[in-house]
Amino acid sequence: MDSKKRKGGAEKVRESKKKTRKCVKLNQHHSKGLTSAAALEDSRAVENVAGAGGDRSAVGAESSVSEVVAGISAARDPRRPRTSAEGKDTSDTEQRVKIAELSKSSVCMKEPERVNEILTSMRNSGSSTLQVISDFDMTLTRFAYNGKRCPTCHNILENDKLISEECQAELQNLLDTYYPIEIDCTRSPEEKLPLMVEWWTKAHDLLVQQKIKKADLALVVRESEARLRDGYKEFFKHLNDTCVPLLIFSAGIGDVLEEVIRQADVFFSNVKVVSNYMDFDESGVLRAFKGQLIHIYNKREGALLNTQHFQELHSRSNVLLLGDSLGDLNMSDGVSDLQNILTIGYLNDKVDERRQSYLNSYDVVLVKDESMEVPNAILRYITGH
Ligand SMILES: Nc1ccn([C@@H]2O[C@H](COP(=O)(O)O)[C@@H](O)[C@H]2O)c(=O)n1
Repeated sequence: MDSKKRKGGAEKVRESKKKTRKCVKLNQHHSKGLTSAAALEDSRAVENVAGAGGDRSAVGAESSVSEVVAGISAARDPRRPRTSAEGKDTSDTEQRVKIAELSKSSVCMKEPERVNEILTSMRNSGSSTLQVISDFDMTLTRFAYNGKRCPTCHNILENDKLISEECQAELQNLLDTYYPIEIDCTRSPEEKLPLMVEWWTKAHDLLVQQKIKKADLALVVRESEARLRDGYKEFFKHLNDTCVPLLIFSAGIGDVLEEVIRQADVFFSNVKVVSNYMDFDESGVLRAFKGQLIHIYNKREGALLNTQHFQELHSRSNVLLLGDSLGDLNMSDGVSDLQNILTIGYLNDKVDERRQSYLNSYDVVLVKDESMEVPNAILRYITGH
């Protein structure tokens, strides 16, 4: 590394420390003793929720299916405390929320009044009480570009030449078998859960057999067709500038995910990732996956295991949640002292069949919308910037 690059790195570290100090100061100003930004920076050495070297058995497989399903339905339960604005008869809840982007044709809301109330309450509380929790694949990344499907974290590896042709065919076969099940709204979560565990487990076993090298990941991501949604820069930058923590909770592959956001220059110190991380041997060759498997139907268990993160953010009782599957609604299950939650769901595929269940589950549904325009507008509104 030349001296110019070293200087750049040191400058970056200084800037990041300055930023952390600013966030800590801001947070202390707004709330008692909160140092979430610093805590986040410390916890940046990411691993999945169960930690390195833990049991690889699936969380969902260990919990009863009914617990998982209870989790999913709890997220949809109208009695769940979702807004502190409820029950207040103040005129501020009657204010009209002026967010032009909510009139886009891709936006659907079952209860716009309720969205209005939640947004007003979250704005009144200010950005120091906000945290954002987001899924990654097909939520922060695009579902399609120029009519072609974009890859998930898994697909980025699966498509690449570092996997043998035979293995690629097997992985494709798994995708063709299990993806239709993932998005099939005629099947219950109970029915789908063991099949999802089967998919992830088989795919990870195949990837491990391929002796993937850690050193190859950066190039694989660079050469891939992975694409963050339009407006992603504003999204990440805005959260960083306003010191709002972002938890990316993904059933994808953490090492690949991190590389995607690092190469996009948005892996700021306010970002924490919980995902499936690869375990490399001393020569940098993939030998296993770390910790407990995260798949789309055990995010509740993952969230509940992640209590330390949520405790550090205990004064951030307002949550903006972004997802693309109903299981993503459980990502906030470990949040302590939840006051308000606004959920935004990207409905990318099988739109007609799934529209109603998404409307029943998410506050704001974005139908075939490849951009971050709406979340960005909502963030600007809540943070007042
Ligand atoms: N072998 C696999 C397994 C899963 N997927 C997709 O990954 C997505 C999970 O990631 P999130 O960031 O959305 O939690 C999920 O939607 C699966 O379709 C895959 O492509 N290959």
